Amino acid sequence: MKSGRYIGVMSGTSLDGVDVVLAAIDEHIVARQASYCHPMPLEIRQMILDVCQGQPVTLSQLGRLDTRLGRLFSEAIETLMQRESLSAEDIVGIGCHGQTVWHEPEGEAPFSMQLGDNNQIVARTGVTVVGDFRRRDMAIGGQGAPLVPAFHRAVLMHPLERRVVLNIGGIANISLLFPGQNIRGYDTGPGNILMDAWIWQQRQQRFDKDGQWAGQGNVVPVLLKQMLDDPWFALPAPKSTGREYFNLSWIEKQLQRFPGLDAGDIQATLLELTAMTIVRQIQLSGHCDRLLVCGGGSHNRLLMQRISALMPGTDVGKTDDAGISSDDMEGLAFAWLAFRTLSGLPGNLPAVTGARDFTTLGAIFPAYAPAGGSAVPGKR
Ligand SMILES: Nc1ncnc2c1ncn2[C@@H]1O[C@H](COP(=O)(O)OP(=O)(O)OP(=O)(O)O)[C@@H](O)[C@H]1O
Ligand SMILES: CC(=O)N[C@H]1[C@@H]2OC[C@@H](O2)[C@@H](O)[C@@H]1O[C@H](C)C(=O)O
Repeated sequence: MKSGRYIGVMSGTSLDGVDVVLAAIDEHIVARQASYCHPMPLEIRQMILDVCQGQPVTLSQLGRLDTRLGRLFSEAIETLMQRESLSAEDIVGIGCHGQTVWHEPEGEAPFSMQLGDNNQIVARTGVTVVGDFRRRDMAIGGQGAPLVPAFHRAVLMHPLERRVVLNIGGIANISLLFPGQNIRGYDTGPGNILMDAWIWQQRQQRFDKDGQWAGQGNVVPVLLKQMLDDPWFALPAPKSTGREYFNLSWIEKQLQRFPGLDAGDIQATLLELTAMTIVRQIQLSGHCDRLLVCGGGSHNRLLMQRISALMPGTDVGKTDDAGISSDDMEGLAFAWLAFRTLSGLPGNLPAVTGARDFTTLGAIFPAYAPAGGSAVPGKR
């Protein structure tokens, strides 16, 4: 086993920042030691938005973004390492998810594309990096997502309680942790992504803090019904999605039949849609004793209230209540997945992704470590 300290790096669909987490990991324990959220510069955020919603894109654009993101992730990692007074020798490996710019798990040639050149990270930090986590699972018939349910099982499974872990990032995904059953998990659709897109377009705010704007509006039932009828929601699992499907154009298409609606009422409707699509999917699987929520959406007070109200009989709270920081969950998961890969252990769950088998995940970018020398050229 490659036990020791790992760093996990996650930049998700919300494009709000790069989450970096330090954890001590062995076969039995994942102990979070520190974390840091590195700001996402507006220019890079725009470069991502310019390529990830179906626009025509040049290879030069993609290549430059790959390098810029590799540098950005390196800066984020270096900041955490400096804050914690860590050198390359203290870290066994870095698990870097990369920035998803396109996810197409179905069709004749399925793929998932994450950018952020891992060579940049090894060269800058001198630490072995594991990246490109999704495509091995896809190569054996899986969706390549979600990957966190395996981690949720490892750290949050309970012998008696029927638990569901819900991540509300840009996209929302659930892990069904039911004793005596195969773990299942899949994306339920929009997390914060539609609410973020709408408030950005209407008010130039990055997100609707605590759902305050949505709380001032009224849900529009006919619009809600039409949105709920989107065929994606009725697809059977395994399923995964992203910004290429749920985005501002999706909202604009929904609004075509309803011109002149109040913008605040639309935000209220998007929040209700998010809560309902999450809850409906959980309820499809029978009773849930405890819902543990993580991701940025767990801070949205109104969204949490709506989810709770739609699930009478379920104890709804954050994963923090069960010992895992809701803000660090995904970073921890990729640190843990790097540990699995470097230890030669599988990282996927076929019952979740639909892959034909278990497999180790990712590509390893090994640190240059000359005998008796430094892993970072130029450093002693
Ligand atoms: N106080 C708050 N009120 C409302 N929304 C919030 C609050 N705090 C965070 N958020 C939401 O959380 C989002 C960030 O969530 P998170 O960091 O989990 O996303 P991500 O990692 O990009 O997602 P993904 O799981 O899709 O990869 C913000 O864009 C915002 O919408
Ligand atoms: C393709 C991709 O990047 N998917 C993300 C996204 O963000 C949430 C949801 O959609 C989930 O499927 C996944 O991320 C987490 C980390 C996962 O793989 O479990």
